Amino acid sequence: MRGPHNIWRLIRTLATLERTGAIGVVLEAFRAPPRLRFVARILGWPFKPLGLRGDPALPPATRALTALGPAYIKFGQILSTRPDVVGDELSLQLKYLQDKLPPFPIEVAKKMIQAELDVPVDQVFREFSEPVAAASIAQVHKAWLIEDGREVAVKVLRPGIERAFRKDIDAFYFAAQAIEFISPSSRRLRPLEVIRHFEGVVMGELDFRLESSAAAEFAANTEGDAGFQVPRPIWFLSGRSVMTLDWAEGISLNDNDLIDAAGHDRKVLGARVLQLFLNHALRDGYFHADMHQGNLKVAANGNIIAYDFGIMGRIDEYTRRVYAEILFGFIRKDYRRVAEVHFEAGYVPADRDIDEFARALRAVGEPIFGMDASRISMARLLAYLFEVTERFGMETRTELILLQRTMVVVEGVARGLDPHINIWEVAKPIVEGYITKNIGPRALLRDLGKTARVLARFGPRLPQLVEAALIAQADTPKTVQAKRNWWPVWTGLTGAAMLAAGLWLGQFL
Ligand SMILES: Nc1ncnc2c1ncn2[C@@H]1O[C@H](COP(=O)(O)OP(=O)(O)OP(=O)(O)O)[C@@H](O)[C@H]1O
Repeated sequence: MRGPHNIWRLIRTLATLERTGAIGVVLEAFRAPPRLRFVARILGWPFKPLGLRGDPALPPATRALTALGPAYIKFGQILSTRPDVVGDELSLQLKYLQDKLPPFPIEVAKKMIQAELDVPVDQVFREFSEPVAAASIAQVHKAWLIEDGREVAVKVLRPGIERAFRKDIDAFYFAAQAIEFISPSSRRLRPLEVIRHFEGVVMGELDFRLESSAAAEFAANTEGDAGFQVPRPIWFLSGRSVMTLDWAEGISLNDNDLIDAAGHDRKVLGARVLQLFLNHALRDGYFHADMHQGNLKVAANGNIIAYDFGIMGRIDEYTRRVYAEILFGFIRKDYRRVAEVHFEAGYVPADRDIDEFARALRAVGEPIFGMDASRISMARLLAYLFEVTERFGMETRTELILLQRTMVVVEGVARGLDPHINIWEVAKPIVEGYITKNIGPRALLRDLGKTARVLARFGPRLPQLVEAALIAQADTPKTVQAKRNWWPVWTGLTGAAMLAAGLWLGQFL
């Protein structure tokens, strides 16, 4: 990891930041300590007279990262979703990050495909187009299968990208270590951890098998969603560096004029984008976490199509239920209940004052609900909520931050389509529908039914299990034994009671 090449890379980066005018924004965003600012400016300064680099139309941070190359662009994209780390100003500048890069030649793409699939391109594809899109990691071609004439999209990884990323990531680690060395107080920014997070996300994106399986899982989950479509991967033509999907054509969701001209109702589309996202997050616990306009299109039949499954979010069932109750509490402005749910779930330590917490939650909810209906934002509500819960001792959870960040983006897409959308009204039926299905008497019955089925599997073995537990404890020292005496008896009795209750209740399901 160490070595002169990394020192040189670090200096080159600082020089580019200096020449693009981004250095100030970056140091400010990370609230860099004075010593670090000093060293960074000294190292980059000699390059300043070389003049401005990059496209002057772009904001400085965007300009800098675009000039530095793919790994930096990706790093910027990921950081743009973490204003909790980089602050709002830099996060906003990074949003403009364009990753449209020059395509690589079609012949290179064909060679990569042959190497990956072990079959010449002409033997599987009847036609193979010039690239239709080129981004930082891959480019996409349109093709037709010889087998059945089907139209497909073939996504091919940029050649050598893995090695290039590896080198840049090594340099990032080096920089993170250097930062910690120069200024120990910068450890609170956890630079090494940020790089590790980045490495995990990016290395995952460089393996298309992961993206293919994400696409397949997402497509299966959303099969019944009206007005939504996910291109399915074609496994026998996909691998680590190549991904083949059903072709899905549409108008990009950022082109309102074209959408209008095609006769689509933008109000309907806006509401649908939001409801789809909420359903994926709540119902499936698996959501597209990069739902910006560039990754969404509307098909001729009005279906919304999603692309690019490199970043997906997952939320377990328990957390989903807790958050549905929290949102529901907010909907009814029952702040005391919202506070209780946090305590019941063990999210907020039990020694905190529940009334004070409820008052803090009221201060989160009231200003938001007091707004003009068309300005209410669930994303903002969640952001404020996380601030308060953190103050009350709840640990930050990355999957919830990802959810909140995606919600910001999804609300932006929905508002872009329908500037007057009432986010809360559109979201309400989805949250309420989930609550009725998953919390309350019917859900309790279903859960008990499930428990009973699990326990029933142990039914015939229950006597042996109890006996084994009793024998095992014969070897245990006396003091521990006293404590454990109740355990097998309790397990057996509870198990039997739940089994009976579950079986009885199960008949009503
Ligand atoms: N199945 C498909 N059918 C038709 N077009 C597709 C398909 N998949 C991708 N494309 C086109 O290629 C573009 C880029 O695809 P995708 O977003 O998956 O690539 P990417 O390299 O991850 O890009 P980025 O990182 O910029 O989002 C899409 O916006 C879309 O226009």
